[in-house]
Amino acid sequence: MIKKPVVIGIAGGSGSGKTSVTKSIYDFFQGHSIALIEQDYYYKDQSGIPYQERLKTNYDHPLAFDNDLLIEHIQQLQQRLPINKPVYDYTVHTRSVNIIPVEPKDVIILEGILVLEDQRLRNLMDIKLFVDTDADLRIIRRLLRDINERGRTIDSVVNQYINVVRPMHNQFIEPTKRYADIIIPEGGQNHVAIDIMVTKIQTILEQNSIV
Ligand SMILES: Nc1ncnc2c1ncn2[C@@H]1O[C@H](COP(=O)(O)OP(=O)(O)O)[C@@H](O)[C@H]1O
Ligand SMILES: Nc1ccn([C@@H]2O[C@H](COP(=O)(O)O)[C@@H](O)[C@H]2O)c(=O)n1
Repeated sequence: MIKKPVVIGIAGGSGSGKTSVTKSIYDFFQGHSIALIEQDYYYKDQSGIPYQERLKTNYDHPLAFDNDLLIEHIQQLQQRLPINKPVYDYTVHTRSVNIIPVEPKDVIILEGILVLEDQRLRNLMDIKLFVDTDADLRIIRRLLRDINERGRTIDSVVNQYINVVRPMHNQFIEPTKRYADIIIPEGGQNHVAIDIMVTKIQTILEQNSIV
């Protein structure tokens, strides 16, 4: 009999602290059996589109993601099959030519702004989290990160935020909070919430008797 892995979905707005929460959980289970799947890596491949056209894409709309491939990969991992995870390059707005081979694991974390938006993805999850951080903190964090790590200018971050990120957040991301089992305020520094999550994951692993 195949033992089912625990799938944890971590959603929340851009800059809310999803990656930080994910890293805390991931680090706790290092040495155990844990895999990380970033929804961002499943943005649709745009290598056939000129760079200037890629700048016009709405990266905060559900249709920007290749969720079919993402779902296929999660299902493969659940069946204990390996996958080749795509790699995304934010600086050129498309997938890199590289892939990351991922072996099946007991715990799978699926993290991204819209992982709770697609019912098919929600149905694959055992635990659903929403990282909830005020908009002013999210834009400040994003501004610093996008300039330092994603090759952006102040102007581009501000324009994208006002014209796309903010309205899409309100239309598509914020409403998915209602699907969450647990809402984590403020993200990565919320050690109490992270400890509770880790304990819950351990309990599920024991119930599945795969610890
Ligand atoms: N509690 C926090 N206080 C200050 N900065 C934070 C906090 N949590 C995350 N950050 C920083 O904010 C930026 C965005 O956080 P990140 O975890 O990448 O968010 P997300 O994955 O939701 O976009 C990162 O540079 C991160 O280091
Ligand atoms: N080419 C791209 C692709 C995505 N984005 C933005 O990334 C945000 C999601 O990533 P987080 O780590 O912040 O959750 C999303 O809001 C997109 O606007 C981008 O700017 N360029």
